[in-house]
Amino acid sequence: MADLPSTARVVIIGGGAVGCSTLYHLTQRGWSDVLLLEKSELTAGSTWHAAGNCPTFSGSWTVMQMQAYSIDLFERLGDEVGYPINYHQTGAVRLAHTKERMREFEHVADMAASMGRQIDVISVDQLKEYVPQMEGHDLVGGLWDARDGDIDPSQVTQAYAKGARDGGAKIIRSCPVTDVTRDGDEWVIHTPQGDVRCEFVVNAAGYYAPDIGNMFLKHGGRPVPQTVMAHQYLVTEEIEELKDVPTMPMIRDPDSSYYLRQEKHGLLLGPYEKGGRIHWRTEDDQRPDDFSFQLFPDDLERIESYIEDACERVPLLGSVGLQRVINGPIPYAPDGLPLIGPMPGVEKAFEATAFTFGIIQSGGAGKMMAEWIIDGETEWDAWPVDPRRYTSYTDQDYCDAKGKEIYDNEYAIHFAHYNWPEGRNKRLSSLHAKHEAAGAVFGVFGGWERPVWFAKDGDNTDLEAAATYERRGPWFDAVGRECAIVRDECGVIDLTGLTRYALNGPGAGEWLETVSVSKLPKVGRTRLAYFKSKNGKFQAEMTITRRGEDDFLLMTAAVAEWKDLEMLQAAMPADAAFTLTNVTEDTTIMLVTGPKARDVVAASAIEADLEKGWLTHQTASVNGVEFDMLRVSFAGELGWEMHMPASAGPAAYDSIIAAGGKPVGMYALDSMRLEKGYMAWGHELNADYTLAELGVPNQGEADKRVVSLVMDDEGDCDAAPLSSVWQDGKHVGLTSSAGWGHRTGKAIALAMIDKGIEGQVEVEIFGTRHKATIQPNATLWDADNARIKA
Ligand SMILES: NCCCC(=O)O
Repeated sequence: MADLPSTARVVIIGGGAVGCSTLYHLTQRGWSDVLLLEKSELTAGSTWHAAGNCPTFSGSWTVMQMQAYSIDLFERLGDEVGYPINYHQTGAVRLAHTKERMREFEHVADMAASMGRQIDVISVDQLKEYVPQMEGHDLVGGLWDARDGDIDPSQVTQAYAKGARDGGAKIIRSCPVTDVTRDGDEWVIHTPQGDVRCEFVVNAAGYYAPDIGNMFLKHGGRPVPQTVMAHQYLVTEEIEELKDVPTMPMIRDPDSSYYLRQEKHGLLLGPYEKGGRIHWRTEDDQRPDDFSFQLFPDDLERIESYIEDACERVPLLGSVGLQRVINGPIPYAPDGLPLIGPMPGVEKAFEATAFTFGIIQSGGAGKMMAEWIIDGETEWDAWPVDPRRYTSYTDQDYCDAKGKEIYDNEYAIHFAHYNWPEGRNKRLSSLHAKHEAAGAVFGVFGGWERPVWFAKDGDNTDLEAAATYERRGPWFDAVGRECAIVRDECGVIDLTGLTRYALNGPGAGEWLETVSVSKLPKVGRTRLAYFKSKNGKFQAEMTITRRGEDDFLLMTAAVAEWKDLEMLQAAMPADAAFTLTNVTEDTTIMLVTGPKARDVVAASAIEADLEKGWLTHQTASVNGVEFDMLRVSFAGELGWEMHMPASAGPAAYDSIIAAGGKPVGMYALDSMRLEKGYMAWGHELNADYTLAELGVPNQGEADKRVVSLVMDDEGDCDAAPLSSVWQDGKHVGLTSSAGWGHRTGKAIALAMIDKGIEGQVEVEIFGTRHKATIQPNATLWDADNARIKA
């Protein structure tokens, strides 16, 4: 066995596919002083028993990039490192039972095309041609991915390991990590074989990642947000009819919730069953000390109905007996996407864990991890998989509830207006009970419950009614009513949970000026400011309010709470005389907006100077309690954002409602911000774009720009984010958000469009190109801001 080195630049903990890929990618970037520690053998844990399927398909642009990259890599990896890998590109079909499923396929195929990949939407007849073994009479259509297939999980892991070793990396097996301590600028990784000092450490320990994560609690870390689900697949005996014929392409039936593929001359069936089983959470189900190459007992009863369904689909499946059942542990993050990136709260420590599709994501994940470590940023927008997307509300109950929810719904369509029911009520505004009484339907924003619309008697609030891509879902008329309130009267929108940081003390302003690319506001004023990465990419947008010369309130999106805080903290000088504090909790934030807002606030319990102009700050008061009040409105109407201690919120709210304010939800706010052309976090504002592309002043020339589109051909559905935009048959851009503008009566989309493109374009919405016109001015409502300045 190799000797444990006493130092390494990077130590990776965990020798599964992702850990080994990270090691390989570091060596590919020229970092050879890198070490991987595996407590057992390579592939132990979840890698060795993975089904090894290789889809490109994903609803996430970033994840699709990762998976497509892995496919490119798998095609060459074996030859490149001289380690044969059993990789079969059999092609794969997905089956659609419904119109909405076909729309999902159309959209993902369009996303793939925009990425330069090909996935084809196909008819039932074509499905039958690709998979003659399959019954298809009940289907609506399907999808074909020629590059999908399967790979041997152990071999690909060994191939990464060989490539890494050839590049100078070291791998030490049977070497569990027992603790992690800090000595000056170094991490000290403790093992029974001795200590290793390193600069960077990566937790890639799969379902052991929480154990490793707990070793970082004393260094400012938090428990790793994941749970362990049992996933079963079964492999049949050999089937005569599969011999001497081309390999059957993989079948995924997302509506029936399983995958089915050929494995040698048998079939392999993997259902994601409702009632999925969480493991290692109860007294009578404790994780054994060593589960490295073990499985859970078979539990076929749980998946019986799925087996029957699959046997009807492919009768050959029922023609032979079972050869083996694999029931193994798979770690799940609450949204089913992996955790790849900086470990929250801990410097120079990273996470690459909670992979539910770990084999196909391993290539892309290794590349991203290497980039995080070496470059401090990634080529692809890393936010969808950033560990910091889960903040303080993410306790184990939440992880279990959400992990099970996502497992039970592994192939579900993620509709924009469908607010998933598990893991709710983690963070509540002081106004929550009042919203409930007023008929609120809630959505979640960084763990905070906020009303998205208010239902009246007769409105359909059934969750399943929101499972649609159609524009005119049950919320539509209510959103129209609420936009009319803001247009004509005074709406009250609960924005509690907007992230707030207090920055104050000598030198705060001077420092902030160096960190942001934007000019700071003068004292008593507020303005937007942008932050960029080393490569000029979007990093953050904050509303900065200057309460005093060196006294700032910084605000960012609810979900960005930890990420943006760490960005600022990382830039702070060690000897700073100023402080930066997260003051998000215990604050209630209301946007009171509409042409009657001044009269309403004047008649309420709020005491403030209502003549102060747009983009000003003042310290107002309510019932003797002082609070920050900003003259801003993301809805684009006269309005004030009020940030008050939570204890003062309910009485202030009651007085505003009594004075004529009316409750309005987030869907209405989103409709109105689209009409104003305001960019939103995670849509326009994402790290796939540079600040120059986002139109931030003084950031140089860009080849793209954000535009507002009005749909000349409205259709029944708004464009999903990342729908392609065309002109004269040429791909010219991608949408970032879309919706109905209730004040303007127009279907609107914001899109990132190639430079020089003007006039009429087409937007591909679920397979059909719809005419749209690029607007000369991104602001479609109150272009000169007369209303907001009123
Ligand atoms: N997590 C196993 C792969 C599932 C699928 O191929 O869809």
